[in-house]
Amino acid sequence: MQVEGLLMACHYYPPCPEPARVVGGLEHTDPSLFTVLAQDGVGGLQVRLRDGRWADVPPEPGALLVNIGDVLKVRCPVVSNDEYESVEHRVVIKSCEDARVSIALFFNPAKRQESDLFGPLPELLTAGKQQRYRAFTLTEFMSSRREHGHGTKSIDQFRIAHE
Ligand SMILES: O=C(O)CCC(=O)C(=O)O
Ligand SMILES: [Fe+2]
Repeated sequence: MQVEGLLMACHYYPPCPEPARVVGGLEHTDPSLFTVLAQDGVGGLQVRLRDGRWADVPPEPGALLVNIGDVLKVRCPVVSNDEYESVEHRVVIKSCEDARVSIALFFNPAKRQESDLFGPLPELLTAGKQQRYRAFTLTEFMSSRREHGHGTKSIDQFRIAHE
């Protein structure tokens, strides 16, 4: 389903007799502004910590998870000054018996013309805050993801090198 930038993805992860030998969902960051995720009680979602280790995100009944996506990280220098990140996440299979279901709602920019540029919002680039990313179009961003993968490397292509 896609409605002006809103995209819903429903995931079904079948149970597996040998969970340790399969991948549920490969590691990636979301290309959205932000994502709202509902997961059932089976578990399996993991996020990568700053030290590189993977940590479980245990399901909380009734809770929705909000993930910062790559576009918001770039757009708002307030939250991208290495304080908040578009976190890398993946799904591992936890159960031999239970299938897992999750629903992700991606809030994407609706504007996708070549004239629509996504860079740090000028009003948020306050004094002393360096611009970390150059502006890009969504076409550029998505082709960078195809070329460099769905991890953090694709957004790094737009990073401005500061001495
Ligand atoms: O199934 C999940 O919990 C995660 C799904 C996900 O990361 C995604 O759709 O981008
Ligand atoms: Fe994701």
